Amino acid sequence: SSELASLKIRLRAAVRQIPDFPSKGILFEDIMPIFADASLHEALIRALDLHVSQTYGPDEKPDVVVGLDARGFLFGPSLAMRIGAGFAAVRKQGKLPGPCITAGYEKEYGQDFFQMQSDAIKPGQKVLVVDDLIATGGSAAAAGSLVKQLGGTLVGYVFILELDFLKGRDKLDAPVYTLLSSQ
Ligand SMILES: O=P(O)(O)OC[C@H]1O[C@H](OP(=O)(O)OP(=O)(O)O)[C@H](O)[C@@H]1O
Ligand SMILES: Nc1ncnc2[nH]cnc12
Ligand SMILES: [Mg+2]
Repeated sequence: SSELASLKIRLRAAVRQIPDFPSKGILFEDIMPIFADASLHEALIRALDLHVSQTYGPDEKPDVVVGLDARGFLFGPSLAMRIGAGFAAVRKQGKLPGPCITAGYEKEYGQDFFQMQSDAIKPGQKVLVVDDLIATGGSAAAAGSLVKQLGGTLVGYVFILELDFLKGRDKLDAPVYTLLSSQ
């Protein structure tokens, strides 16, 4: 829609690119300016809400939005509330109380672990996974595996940005939507 197109232009202009952070050769996509401005923050949630309503019919609407620790927590809960879904957290290991399930994933140096609480998703619930950015896809693939371990139906992934050259989406087995074009 033309509304979505103009929201995207405003949001793209707000993302800052920082060379050589956190290490030399990395061009870091900084999304924090979006949240510094209430009207851009609203534009982000509106744009993602439009994507969800244009993509999922009344019977396919996500029941749960799953956000990834930490930057997926910046907008996952507000998107969930906007679309009338619950929110569940994927956290780095050791942060969640009670029974949890765990999935390992590859990072630039070595492995890390993600967890979800075992009751965060009920079997058969439709789940949308959200994060700020997909790079290698390792984080998102681990989150998807946790959702499936809990019996959730993965209906898609949503990112603000994608590092296309890393082909992270090839690691994911549900439809992938990226709001803004990027590196
Ligand atoms: O596709 P990948 O190669 O897995 O990389 C993408 C992930 O990397 C960043 O998170 P990071 O864990 O660096 O930090 P955060 O806690 O600030 O979200 C980013 O927010 C994504 O979650
Ligand atoms: N280039 C990048 N910018 C921001 N977050 C990232 N996570 C992994 N690569 C990134
Ligand atoms: Mg992250």
